[in-house]
Amino acid sequence: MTIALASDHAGFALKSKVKSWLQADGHDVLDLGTGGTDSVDYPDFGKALAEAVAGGKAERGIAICGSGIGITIAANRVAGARAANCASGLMARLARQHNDANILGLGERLLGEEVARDCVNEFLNTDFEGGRHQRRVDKMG
Ligand SMILES: O=C(CO)[C@H](O)[C@H](O)[C@H](O)COP(=O)(O)O
Repeated sequence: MTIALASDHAGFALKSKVKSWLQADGHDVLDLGTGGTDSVDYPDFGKALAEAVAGGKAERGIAICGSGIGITIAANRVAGARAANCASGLMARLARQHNDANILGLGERLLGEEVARDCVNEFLNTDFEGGRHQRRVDKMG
């Protein structure tokens, strides 16, 4: 699977870890930055990530900032993006099963590495259930 990654400075360290996990699992990674810990603005990176996913350059995206909140809000301003900020593997599983989330939001300053890894695994390995959930997702455009 091709997976796009983006973060601001507060998510850079976790983005680097996520990148290595994905590559070790055989995924293709499209890293949209940021490239270090110099201060940048999360809306720029959330928008770029969401445009890559909505535009078909990547099948899924993972967006990381300090809390996961700002970059997820920014991603959701792009048509076709369904970004879910998750703080547990169960949240990430439900975001796929019920919401067909195509972008996972993570907060580096709030999550331990094991929880982040669990979120990534559930996000990538859980299918959308469709059915009644498809009707609801369709209503979001
Ligand atoms: O979601 C966020 C803000 O809504 C993120 O946590 C940002 O990474 C955070 O605001 C960055 O804060 P900083 O003090 O500029 O490092």
